[in-house]
Amino acid sequence: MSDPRCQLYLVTPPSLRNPADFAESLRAALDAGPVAALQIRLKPADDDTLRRAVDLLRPIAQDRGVAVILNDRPDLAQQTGCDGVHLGQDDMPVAQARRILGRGFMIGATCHDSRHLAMEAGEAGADYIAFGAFFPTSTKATSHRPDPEILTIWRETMEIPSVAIGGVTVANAPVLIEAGADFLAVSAGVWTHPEGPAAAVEAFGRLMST
Ligand SMILES: Cc1ncc(COP(=O)(O)OP(=O)(O)O)c(N)n1
Ligand SMILES: Cc1ncsc1CCOP(=O)(O)O
Repeated sequence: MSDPRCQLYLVTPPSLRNPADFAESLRAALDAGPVAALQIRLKPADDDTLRRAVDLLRPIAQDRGVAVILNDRPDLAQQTGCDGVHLGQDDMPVAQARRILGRGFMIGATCHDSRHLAMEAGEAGADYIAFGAFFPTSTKATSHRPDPEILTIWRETMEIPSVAIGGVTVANAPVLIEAGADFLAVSAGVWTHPEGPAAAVEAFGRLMST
């Protein structure tokens, strides 16, 4: 496959009513087109629930070459064989996580609409920074709404890849791709797509390869 200018980063729904059914949807989605990463983001979930979810979903993703990122929990991410962790501004600081996890572990950081936060995260050792929420979403209560231009400025001035998140759908993704996002992080836009997750991943794949 030619090097796509932007890649798909899937985020699980915030809770899994039926984990076995979700695992089936995940297989179908990952087999439908290129996906770079899967973030396991389950809120709220106790440690046992998180561990069971990682044990179920991680091999499905990793067997297909998809990196598995656990949200919020560097400790569990490392213990359960994930490839990385995503940290928010209220989670463990990136520099501390980097010291604990070492260089081989992927760390992503929420930076809302702030290039200042993104530069700080980069200096602290983040592998990617995430801007959002670009569009309204019911997946998470959000209070920041960056202009897509932040992705253009970031790409032109910084080397760390950017992830664009928040209400991203097949319909509104082109503006973020055009603006220069390296990854689009998508939850509802895939899992609740009217034609199903596999059709959504196929459609994102078409957008990202043209
Ligand atoms: C890729 C990506 N970007 C942003 C977030 C949001 O993380 P955070 O601010 O920690 O909020 P919660 O996800 O914990 O509600 C994310 N998870 N992933
Ligand atoms: C976790 C998160 N952080 C900012 S918006 C958001 C929700 C992403 O889910 P969706 O793609 O359904 O808007």
